[in-house]
Formats: sequence, C-alpha cells, structure tokens
Amino acid sequence: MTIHPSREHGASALTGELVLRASIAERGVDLQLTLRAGEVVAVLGPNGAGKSTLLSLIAGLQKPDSGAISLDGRVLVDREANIWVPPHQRGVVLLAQQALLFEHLTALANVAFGPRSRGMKRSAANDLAQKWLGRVDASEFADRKPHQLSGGQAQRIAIARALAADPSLLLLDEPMAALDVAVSPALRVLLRQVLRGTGRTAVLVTHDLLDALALADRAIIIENGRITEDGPVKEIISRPRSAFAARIAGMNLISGTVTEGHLLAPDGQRVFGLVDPACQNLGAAVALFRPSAVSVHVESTSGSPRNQVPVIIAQLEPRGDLVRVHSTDSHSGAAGLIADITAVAAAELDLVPGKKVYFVVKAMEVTIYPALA
Ligand SMILES: Nc1ncnc2c1ncn2[C@@H]1O[C@H](COP(=O)(O)OP(=O)(O)OP(=O)(O)O)[C@@H](O)[C@H]1O
Repeated sequence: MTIHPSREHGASALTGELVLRASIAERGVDLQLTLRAGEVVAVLGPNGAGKSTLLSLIAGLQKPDSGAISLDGRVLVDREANIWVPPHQRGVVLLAQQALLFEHLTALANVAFGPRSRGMKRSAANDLAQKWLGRVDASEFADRKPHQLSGGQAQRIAIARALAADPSLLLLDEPMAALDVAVSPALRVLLRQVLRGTGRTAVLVTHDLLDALALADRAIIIENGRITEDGPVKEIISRPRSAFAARIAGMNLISGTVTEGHLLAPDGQRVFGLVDPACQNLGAAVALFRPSAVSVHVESTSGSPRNQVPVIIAQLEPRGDLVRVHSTDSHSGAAGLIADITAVAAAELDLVPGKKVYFVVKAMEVTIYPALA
C-alpha cells in the first residue's frame, strides 16, 4: 500500500536535494550543508546553537548575509546574484512545535488548503485531504475546527496538511516538543511511517535522541552556529567527536591534541588511553570513556596506568542502584565529566556538591581517536 496519496498515480522521482551555504553574522551562524534527495536528517545541538535558524534560512523566513541555497538545482536565494524566492514558492513546508492551523477552517479544509492553492479543484483537494487524514489516523476529526482538537490531534492534522502540500522538502522544528509525553510515541511512529516510507526529504530539529534514532538516517550537530558533526546517527552516538554528541550519548569526552601516545588537553591535563592509529600521533583528537569506568577518590592517587582528573562535584543524581556524579572541571569550570558509582560508595565517600575529588579512569578504558578537522 502506498503511504503517499498525492503521488499515488505514477511514481515521481525523489526530490529535495539541497545545497546550502549561508551565514548570518548577527546570529553567529555559518553553515554548509548538502542533502541528498530522500534523506532524513536530524539536527541536534545545544540551545541557541542555530538549529531553528537553519530551518528559517531554508524556509525563506530569514535572509543570509552571504551565501546561496538551492533546492533540486533551483536557486532559492543567492546574495551575490541577488536572487530571492519567497517562502510560498519554495516547495518547502515548515512544521513547527505548535500546529498553527487556520482557526476558522475545519481540519479537512486545513489539509485541503495546500492542494487548493496549487490550483486543484475543490472536490479533488477534499479527496486528497481525506486520504491524508486517513493516513494520520484523524479521519474522525475532519469536520472539527482547531479549537475542538487536543494538541496531539491538532499536530496530526498539521502533519497531514504539510504532506498534502507535497513539498519537495519538509522541515520539522521539534514537532513533538509541545505535546504530552503520552502522545509522543504514537506521533513518532506516525512520523516514521510518513518520513521513512515515502522517500521524502526532511530536516528534523530535535532535542530528543530517540527521534533522531527512530526517524533519521543521518544526524548533524550544530554548536555555536557551526556544524561540528555529520554522519550516520548510530556512528555519532557510538563514536562522538563533539562535546554535545558525547553528552547525549552519555559518554565522557575530553578534547585536545595527540602527543607521544596520549592526549593533551588545553588545560594541561594528560589523558592516557588506547590511541587509534588514525591519530597518526598528531593533531586534534578526543578521549572517550564511559561514566561507569570512572572511580571517585577523595585523595590524589598514584598509579601509572590511571588517569586522574581533579574535579568539583556539581550534582548527585540517583539512578537506581547507582549515583551519577556530575562535576565541573576544577581548572576551567566548564561543565564536566560524569561518574556512575554505587550508592554505597557515594555514601562512604561523603560526596556533596562543591566537594573537590579526583575522577580516576584506567588507561585501558579510554579510547583516543581523531576529532573532526
Ligand atoms: N529573532 C532573532 N533575532 C536575533 N537573534 C536571534 C533571533 N532568534 C534567534 N537568535 C539568535 O540566533 C542564535 C541561534 O538561535 P536559534 O534559535 O537558531 O538556536 P536553536 O539552536 O534553534 O536554539 P533552541 O534549541 O533554543 O531553539 C542564538 O544566538 C539566538 O540568540
């Protein structure tokens, strides 16, 4: 069964190939991104990193200071050539956190709006809208106005409306963030069907690793307005190279440069571990280790195969039988490393926020591999 009603009669080639390079000085954003047609890319990153700005640039809600964006070979914006295609002519639909339906229209009319404005006859547009409402399991709400719908129901209608418009590229800005946790799993399944089952090209901004894993082929991480990671979602999680990816993957990461078989952090900390041959003994690298590999000591220890990092305890987080010890670096004060230790050990060590301790990890528990250039 097809799950793409608007393309039922005759398969169309995949669309949505995007080539983007754009910068906005005021926002500290400088991005370069290429999407293959049919690709679903998750965009992750800390607050204020530039994720929504990326979507705004593609949707045409924001002009870059410099750069150019093209979709399927058609130039949408080019500052040097003075080209600007307005949002509604771009073949791009943005699905936001809030459903943003037209309040005076029924659900059916909301979904039929896109096809109607492309010139489709009313009855054909309504048929298509009915099909999409069926796809998102919302046929029963066809005659309701938005104020008669729950948040989750309204978001289903918004998804149907977005897809009925048959965009070349679908942009999703945290589409589940405003919903009850109870509703999100069902909507995630639905999005998975519509994104993965149709060959549709999509860019999905999310804070949720589960979304990235369930919905996307590829993830990019944006930090401080720049793309710091780009690759298959599973690879980014299993081999993070950015502080952000390490955090969402629940790993400790120290960055620095490789020198003589160990990593040297900017604050002078040396980290010994298994050095990936790809490091070639030079250049930017990251050291990665699991929180469960870290033991916590109140006194400085001596013992050559171990790494010892002085830290200040920031927070203690109970996690079943374990306690997760969050720390700040005692040198830089940056958000720091984490250790998972038993509740008994935490009690015996008398750990409290503000206390200075040593995180100790065996060299054999640490992997050192090249950072992105
Ligand atoms: N309307 C605006 N005017 C000026 N600066 C803005 C505006 N919106 C965002 N910014 C700035 O642009 C930068 C990128 O913000 P953006 O909203 O793209 O981040 P984000 O990654 O989507 O963050 P979040 O996860 O918090 O939504 C930030 O420094 C932000 O303060």
